[in-house]
Amino acid sequence: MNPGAAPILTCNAVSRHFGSLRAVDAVSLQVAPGEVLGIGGPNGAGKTTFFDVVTGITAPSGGRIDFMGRDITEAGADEICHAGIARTFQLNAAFEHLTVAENVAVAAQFGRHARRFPGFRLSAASRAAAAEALEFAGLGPKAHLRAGDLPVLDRKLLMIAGAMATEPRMIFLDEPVGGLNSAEIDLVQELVRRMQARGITIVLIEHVMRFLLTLSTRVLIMHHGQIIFEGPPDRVAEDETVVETYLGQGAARRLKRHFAGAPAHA
Ligand SMILES: Nc1ncnc2c1ncn2[C@@H]1O[C@H](COP(=O)(O)OP(=O)(O)OP(=O)(O)O)[C@@H](O)[C@H]1O
Repeated sequence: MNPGAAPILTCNAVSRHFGSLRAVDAVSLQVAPGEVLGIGGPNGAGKTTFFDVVTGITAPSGGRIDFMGRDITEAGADEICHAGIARTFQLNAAFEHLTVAENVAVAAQFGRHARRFPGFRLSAASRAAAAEALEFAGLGPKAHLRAGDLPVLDRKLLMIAGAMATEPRMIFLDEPVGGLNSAEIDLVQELVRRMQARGITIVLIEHVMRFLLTLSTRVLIMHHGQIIFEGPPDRVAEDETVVETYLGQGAARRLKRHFAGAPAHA
């Protein structure tokens, strides 16, 4: 990462209101190219809604979003994907009746470029991108299985493969290890490191603090739609507001031990 580089993403006073609820309340932040920005915070803090606004799933109520120097505030999800932002979802998002390979091929074909003749024929470039993404996520041997029949880990990997098939510059991962066991978490952690090594800028939401704090180069904690903490991972458990509103004393103690060199299991 080059800390002096122009931001790849800039959000300026971005809001999303649902009636009187300010799910995202004037969030301003910049993401530098190559960063892994981790976002934590209690349930209902507005993390997923923030992802939804940036990735064009839902329109912002206010504010402005720039990606690689382009204003994407009003852009739709397809345009934002074509511009180079991919994402995964907290809950399974796949065509249940298609195979793993078919799901990733759809992502490669429709996620990379706007199509003049949608569905006309899978291009050689899309086939290559899909094959590479399957290989990246380690799903090659499961390519023929139906998405709906996959266990939890493979469903998460399928979303990652689909996102990678769009050949993104930036990827948003929404709870990529929620519901996974320790070995599975390590596997996804390794994948995220490989994404970062490819120069992809990463923003991830996660409640599993070991994962969040190990991977992130910078951490944001949200609460009631606002950023209540921003700083390096080893400072999160030191912040009194974060401990009170989110971590609790027990988790904070474990995390402090972790950063002092002992295992955390938080
Ligand atoms: N479509 C919607 N209509 C109305 N309220 C919504 C909608 N989507 C989200 N909300 C509300 O906005 C708030 C923020 O929700 P959001 O899912 O963004 O939180 P979160 O931080 O991602 O939580 P979690 O960690 O549980 O996933 C919550 O109060 C939620 O109920």
